[in-house]
Amino acid sequence: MKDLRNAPKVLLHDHLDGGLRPRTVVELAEETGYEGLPTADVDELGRWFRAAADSGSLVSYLETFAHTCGVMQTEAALARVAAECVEDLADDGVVYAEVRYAPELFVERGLSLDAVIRAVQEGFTEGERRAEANGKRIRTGTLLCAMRQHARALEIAELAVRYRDAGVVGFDIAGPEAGFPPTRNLDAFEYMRVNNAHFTIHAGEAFGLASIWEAIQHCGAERLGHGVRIIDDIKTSSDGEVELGRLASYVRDRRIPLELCPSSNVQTGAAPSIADHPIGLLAKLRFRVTVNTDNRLMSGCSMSSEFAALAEAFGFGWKEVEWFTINAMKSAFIDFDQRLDLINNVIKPWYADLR
Ligand SMILES: O=c1[nH]cnc2c1ncn2[C@H]1C[C@H](O)[C@@H](CO)O1
Ligand SMILES: [Zn+2]
Repeated sequence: MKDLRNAPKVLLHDHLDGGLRPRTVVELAEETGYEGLPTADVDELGRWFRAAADSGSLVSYLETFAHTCGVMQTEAALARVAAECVEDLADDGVVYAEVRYAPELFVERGLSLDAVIRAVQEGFTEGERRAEANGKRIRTGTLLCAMRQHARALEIAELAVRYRDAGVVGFDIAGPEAGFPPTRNLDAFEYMRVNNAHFTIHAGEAFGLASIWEAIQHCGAERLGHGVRIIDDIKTSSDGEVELGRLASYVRDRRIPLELCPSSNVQTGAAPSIADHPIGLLAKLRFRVTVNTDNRLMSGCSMSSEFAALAEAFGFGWKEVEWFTINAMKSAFIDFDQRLDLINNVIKPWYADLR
């Protein structure tokens, strides 16, 4: 699978504040006067993020975001990070990406939420333009996150709807899972639903089935951010027979997309290793599985590197890469005709040419 970087890929779960280039973190710290970085050496900083995030706990993993958010408190910084994000994804062969971030984390120096959103959108547009100049076509959609530990979800959901014609395609809640069940934000999810707007929920990562069940049955999540712990509702007996519990069946029957992020799951302790990641079984059972990066800086990964690692662990080939890619495109929050266009005119022809 030498050509993985050129293969068209679709990414649904990638955090803007988890994907900065280490060099950009150092340069923005210098420019904006952020003094908290553990080191100003670019290579060392890249290693520091990966090691610090490799903690086995979601809460410690999340602590590393203080530094990325710390250097993203101006409009220029936000626009730069957003443009580079799109450039890097396009360079890795991503043709459609939904990139998420929490606007409320970027108001420490007085920016309004609206200014944050406008600066990021400007950056995404600039990134698409640079990619095109470089011969790469990529489309980006934005997901606005609310942080579970704050109480601003309704306000953020309102912004997601207000900016729906300016590039925002959906809403999410992120942050620590244990102690912050998704039902705390029911008003925000209801607001999204009555406005016919889309949302996903981080669930089933640091916490188990109860969180997934609430996200789907009480909140109405269309997709699950991670959702990897759905494996706890699947029993494999010693003779290899597999039995799905009612929640796992529901998730599979309703084709609820799982935004799986293998490297991130290993770092936060949600999976023991890539080789033992539930993605192998979930794919075999034909759940609507998608492959994602989560945080490219903290995991030192890309879509290509995630696919390469999965190919090695599970023997996946081009057939599976195409299947994951079409699964993701089907599950995107853009209009049906646009999803179909990318599937039929970009993704399928490329993989068909391989055969
Ligand atoms: O894997 C994750 N689970 C929960 N929250 C996360 C994860 N990765 C990043 N975040 C948080 C940290 C970021 O500051 C926030 C918005 O992108 O989302
Ligand atoms: Zn995430």
